[in-house]
Amino acid sequence: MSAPQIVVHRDKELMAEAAAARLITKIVDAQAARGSASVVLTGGRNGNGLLAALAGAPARDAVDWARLDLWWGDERFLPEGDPERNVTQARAALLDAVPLDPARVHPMPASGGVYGSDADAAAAAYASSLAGAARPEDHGAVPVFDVLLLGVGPDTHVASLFPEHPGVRETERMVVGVHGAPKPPPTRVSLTLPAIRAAREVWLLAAGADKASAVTIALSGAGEIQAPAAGARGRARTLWLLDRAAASGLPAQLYPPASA
Ligand SMILES: O=C1O[C@H](COP(=O)(O)O)[C@@H](O)[C@H](O)[C@H]1O
Repeated sequence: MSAPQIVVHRDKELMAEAAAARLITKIVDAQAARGSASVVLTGGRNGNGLLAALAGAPARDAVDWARLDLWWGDERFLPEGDPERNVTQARAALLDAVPLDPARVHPMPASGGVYGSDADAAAAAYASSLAGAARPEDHGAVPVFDVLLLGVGPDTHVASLFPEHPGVRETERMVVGVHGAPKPPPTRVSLTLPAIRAAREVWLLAAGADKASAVTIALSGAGEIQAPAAGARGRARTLWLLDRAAASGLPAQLYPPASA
């Protein structure tokens, strides 16, 4: 697993624009190298901010949207179309505006319908979809995602893995149902740390003063059970994309002054 690298931007708008530009480059490079690209999306303010910046970036036309697989790191287990679902928000921010192949868009299941209120069954179904998409060369139960995006909550949660909760302790399953989450809604579906660590690159996004303590804790040697963000690492790269407010508790020697 890779060691964290930190990039600090002046504010959250610049952070979102820079992250969007970086993501476009990464998708284009992956499509050139492997024929297609795969990205895992996150919910939350910073994840949606990145998608909105991507929607507004002229360079978005460089992406071959039909050769992009989209997965989700977590979902609020709510009915299809609920405005609080991460996929609903991602569609509004970007997905409805670009020519994706619908067969390559893989939202996590909603509540109701086939799964009713059974988030564990929904998680197992998503794990099967991931396993089905893994190529032989991926050597695992999930594809080697090109980029996996994660928002960081003020309590250091990533995806729907909360401090000291059962989901963050999971070592076998790739996807779990989350019950009694401290942030509403209480029932969720989430990738686990083993699934997150299968990604080639993991990018953690945090902007705003309310994230400063979480960022400081996660980057100061905390354990992943107490601070799930500390356990989110990519195989080749772990990138923390911050704004100055979120980075305000970090010793400046942790990141290059040029990035501030
Ligand atoms: O509920 C969630 O929260 C986190 C963080 O969101 P933020 O608004 O504090 O940035 C998000 O990453 C996760 O996907 C989402 O379900």
